[in-house]
Amino acid sequence: MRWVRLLRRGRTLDQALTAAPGLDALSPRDVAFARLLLLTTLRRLGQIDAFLAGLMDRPLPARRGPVQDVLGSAYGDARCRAIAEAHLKEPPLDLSPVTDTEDRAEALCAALAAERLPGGTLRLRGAGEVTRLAGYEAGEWWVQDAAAALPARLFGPVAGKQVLEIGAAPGGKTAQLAAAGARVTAVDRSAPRLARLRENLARLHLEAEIVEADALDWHPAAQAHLVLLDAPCAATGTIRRHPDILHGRRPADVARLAELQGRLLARAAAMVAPGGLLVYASCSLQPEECERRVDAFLAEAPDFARLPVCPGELAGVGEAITTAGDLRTLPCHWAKDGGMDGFYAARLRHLG
Ligand SMILES: C[S@@+](CC[C@H](N)C(=O)[O-])C[C@H]1O[C@@H](n2cnc3c(N)ncnc32)[C@H](O)[C@@H]1O
Repeated sequence: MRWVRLLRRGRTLDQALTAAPGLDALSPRDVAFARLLLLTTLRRLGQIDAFLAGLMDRPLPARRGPVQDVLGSAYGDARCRAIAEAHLKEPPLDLSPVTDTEDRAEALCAALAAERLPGGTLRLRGAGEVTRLAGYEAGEWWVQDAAAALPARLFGPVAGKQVLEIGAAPGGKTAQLAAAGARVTAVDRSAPRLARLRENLARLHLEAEIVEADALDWHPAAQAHLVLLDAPCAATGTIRRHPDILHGRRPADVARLAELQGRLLARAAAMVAPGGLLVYASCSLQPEECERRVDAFLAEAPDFARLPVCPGELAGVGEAITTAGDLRTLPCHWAKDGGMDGFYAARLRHLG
């Protein structure tokens, strides 16, 4: 299959679609249909292969993705099966509202026919074209999975506080922090992704200081008390939204990203003022990019320690707090209610 070959050469589905000849001649409705068809095929490729294999005299060549292999060693059979089942379901659309007033959030929830989740996320099923939904033009919400909204909450109330976010584009967490009243400095090295961040903030009527820089050699004017590193990662926690990841990622990608995350974590730590907090976040399911990354950092940084997340600190996700006090959501959490992306976050304190 041509699409899978493209993905295996390291392209994402979005990149492959952008390069697809003739796609721009289609109506937005037809493009959306083509996209849905591809997403569903990628999500169900294992089952399609199994079905075809049953009709053939000779077995198909093995197409088991390396990411699947890596997950099976990391989580054990039962949990891996639950994650795989969650990956087969089309995920709901999650929105984060800009407003923090109860009345407006309720009104928005009603206008969108959404369900309001613990933490305030608005969840819609079968939502259709995002830009046509109530409140889009007025900038009343942005798209953000319920799990992606959790790491920034580990700072507690941020109104009036300065937050430095490393790896900020396209701006989901920048918007969340700015909407909560923080003064955000949003750093990212990707100009195209920062252009999307600017567009998103403009639509939402939110502001942030935006810095286009490689965090590995960028130095802030002063250390910050709150630093969020939303690390570039293999994104295996978002497979249910981006099933192309299953077919495009290689173990070598995880190793390369883990090495980069280690360097970014050390740089981000140097930006934290004594007594301040550093939240390390990743939308990967791979331990190498998550708890092992943080453990390796702490082993070499005696001036930092985990500030464990307490059960009950984040509404509705008690099952996602590890014994070490990190946040570890899985696609199979909230399974009956539409699931959530796999996200990891650790909260670290600079001991001063
Ligand atoms: C997980 S994404 C960030 C998602 C974003 N925080 C959000 O909530 O919408 C990671 C980001 O890190 C950026 N990045 C990767 N390496 C970087 C570096 N060395 N310096 C700064 N940004 C980097 C990528 O361009 C990417 O936008």
